[in-house]
Amino acid sequence: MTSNTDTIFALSSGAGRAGVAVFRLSGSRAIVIAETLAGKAIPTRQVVFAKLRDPDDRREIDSGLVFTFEGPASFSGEDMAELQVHGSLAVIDDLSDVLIAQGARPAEPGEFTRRAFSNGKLDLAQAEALADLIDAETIQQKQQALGQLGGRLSGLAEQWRAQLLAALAPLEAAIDFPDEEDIPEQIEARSAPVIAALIETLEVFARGAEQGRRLRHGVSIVLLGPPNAGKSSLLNWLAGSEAAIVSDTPGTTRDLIEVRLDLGGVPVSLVDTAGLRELTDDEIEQEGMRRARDRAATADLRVGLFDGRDGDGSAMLSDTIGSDDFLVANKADLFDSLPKIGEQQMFSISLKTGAGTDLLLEALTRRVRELTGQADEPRLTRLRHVHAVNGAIDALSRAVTQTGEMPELAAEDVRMAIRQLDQITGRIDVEEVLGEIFSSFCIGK
Ligand SMILES: Nc1nc2c(ncn2[C@@H]2O[C@H](COP(=O)(O)OP(=O)(O)OP(=O)(O)O)[C@@H](O)[C@H]2O)c(=O)[nH]1
Ligand SMILES: [K+]
Ligand SMILES: [Mg+2]
Repeated sequence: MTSNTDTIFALSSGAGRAGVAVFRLSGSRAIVIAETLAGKAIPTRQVVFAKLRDPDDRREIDSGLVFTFEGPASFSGEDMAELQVHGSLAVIDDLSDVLIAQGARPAEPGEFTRRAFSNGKLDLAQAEALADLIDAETIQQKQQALGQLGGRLSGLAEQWRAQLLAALAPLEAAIDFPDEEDIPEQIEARSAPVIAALIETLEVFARGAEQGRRLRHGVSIVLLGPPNAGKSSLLNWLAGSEAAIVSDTPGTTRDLIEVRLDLGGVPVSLVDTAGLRELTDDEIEQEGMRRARDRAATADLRVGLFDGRDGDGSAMLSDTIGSDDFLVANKADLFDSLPKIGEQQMFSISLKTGAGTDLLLEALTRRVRELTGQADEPRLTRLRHVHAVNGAIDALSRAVTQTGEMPELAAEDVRMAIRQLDQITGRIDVEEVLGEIFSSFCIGK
């Protein structure tokens, strides 16, 4: 068990050779250690260039920049120091050894942020956002994380909390003064509408959470269609690389082939699948088709691709491709007019000549943005938030039916809803989720 008063350090700039390596220290000895190595006092929040020496034998470790931050005005809320040195493996090893010899210990994943949380520098939703920001691969993900880090979700949770406290006051008055005649009416007039309105708001946010979560994880798109439709060709074109084998042999692709794309700032996982056909004795191909259908069933979007000359090919997609999905006729270089298929919006492309591909890409990008919504709006981004909000909705739905007759029960349910919502910011004891959240951080944050 490690104590919170330990002085911790980490190579925050990440492992490996680089121009500059950034070490951070946090804890009661952070500044003392930095100043000992630098051989001089470092005023707080200033940067000083210094030769860093091993205090035991005065040997030079490296030269670099030293910063200090006196707590609580620091990221973690504790005394902190930062050492920027040359980013070679030898310097990193040498400095790490000296820091350990001086009594600092290597930080665990997320330990700086966990200390910041404990010291009230950021709440739990903001700590999660910091992890998301570090993991962000695309612009939209980054925007969502930055907003949440800036307090967008926390502000919302606090606003809901304030509304519930206001709704609680008349209920508590009814409990404290049960004999006052006009109190039940006051409650009906003052508490019930606030609670009912908040339930509606929370329901909107719970529904919208899917978009925020999708943006964090990435939108999943599955390519489906008969053999030789050009699915692997389409995957390769979208990925800009030869990720999948293309050939004129039907049944070329058997395994699921997944690539990561950035469509309009949204991360996308695009999956190529085995061609679907009715008749085959090949067990491997059958297994491939089963995997294709399974993955398609759980994807956010399906793109059905068929050879535009093949009317049956499109017909066989009708049970897997829904009205929100894409239907694409390929090989437009080989046909003049398309078979007419239902009301489905259809794209016509040629992966050979490139005709129609830009339109398809534009439409896909638009759809992916729809599926992930407004990254700059406050919203729920994790299942943890959704559970909290759903718990609050349940409690408030009970409360709203009891406000008049049983104010005690209603008040208890409102308090329960507040406790549920408090989990979002970590205002209430959430010890069991802390370990999980912070351990997903990288070392040095
Ligand atoms: N003329 C023409 N040929 C194409 C076009 N797109 C793909 N092809 C060819 O069609 C054949 C099949 O392409 P693939 O991408 O392997 O098709 P697939 O749907 O992945 O096939 P399976 O993996 O076997 O299901 C290859 O020979 C491609 O070069 C196109 O737009 N026009
Ligand atoms: K093929
Ligand atoms: Mg293929």
